[in-house]
Amino acid sequence: KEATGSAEETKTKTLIFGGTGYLGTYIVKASIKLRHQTFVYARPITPQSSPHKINLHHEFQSLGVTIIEGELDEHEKIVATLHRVDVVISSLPFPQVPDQIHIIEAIKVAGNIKRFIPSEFGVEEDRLSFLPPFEACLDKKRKIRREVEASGIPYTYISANCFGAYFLNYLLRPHEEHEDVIVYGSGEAKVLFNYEEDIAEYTIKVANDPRTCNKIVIYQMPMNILSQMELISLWQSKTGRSFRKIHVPEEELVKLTETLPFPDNVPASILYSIFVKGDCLNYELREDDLEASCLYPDYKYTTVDQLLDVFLVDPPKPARATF
Ligand SMILES: CCOC(=O)[C@H]1C[C@@H]1c1ccc(O)c(OC)c1
Repeated sequence: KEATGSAEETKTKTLIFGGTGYLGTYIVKASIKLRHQTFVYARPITPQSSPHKINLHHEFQSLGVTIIEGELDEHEKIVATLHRVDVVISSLPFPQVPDQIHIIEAIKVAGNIKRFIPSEFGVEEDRLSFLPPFEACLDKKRKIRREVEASGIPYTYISANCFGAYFLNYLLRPHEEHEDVIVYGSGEAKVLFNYEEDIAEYTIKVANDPRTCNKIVIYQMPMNILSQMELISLWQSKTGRSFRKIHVPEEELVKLTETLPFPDNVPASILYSIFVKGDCLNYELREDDLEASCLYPDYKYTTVDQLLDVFLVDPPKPARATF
């Protein structure tokens, strides 16, 4: 798809909900890097707050981030915060996805927000169907999309596919001593592993780009498409090691989704979607869909091969999503 129009985004005041979370931290740093005045709405720090959250607040403040402490149901506080900014990005995790209704209500009252990006960043949930546990999680995101459309708020939905560092840690486990790697299904289905720093930087660009208003933007970087087997052989050649591959049959993943209680059955349904069905690439881009690397052809994203080189020397800390 040809990029058209100006890729230069204007410098706006950007507010991030979920800014102290896994992807949110990358988004806050990308917003600062792209020199936007950056605000974070975050839960109040208390003596029970984790050292990680406390350190993050201090780090953000040292970077010049304005932190507003509050809960998601503090309507007046959110409206007052919205009057200080132009663009709102949410990267709240699955358990808080329904709470985004408070953000939508506040945006409607405030009336000044130029773009809202709800918390998505995964598979394109309006184009595909999934095993029930994943379906239930994605239904929460679909409901927010419909609320956003009904509200008339200018929006952009982002399908960022697989978080690269997250899944390289999940599959290759560089922090552990091990001789084997788990392969879900045959390992041949194509997957899209996009480095979190690129997902974050593209998201700041997208949030400020008139071409992406009321559109879906898919992050489908061509160099980041590979199967589990291709990823493992790349990793073997880089490490000089050879791993025993233990295949988890797809039938076993399906059985886990049917026998484990919610939310323990969600990961298996996601693994099935991504690694067995290949859902990251299981649909054609439509005429009015936009793809990130086409929108910003001059932006050099980190390829999986380059990310593996980073993993060789300093693998990022592993993380685990909540559902
Ligand atoms: C295997 C366990 O999966 C996860 O931990 C969550 C983070 C994965 C995820 C969650 C939601 C998604 O839409 C998605 O699309 C690729 C990926």
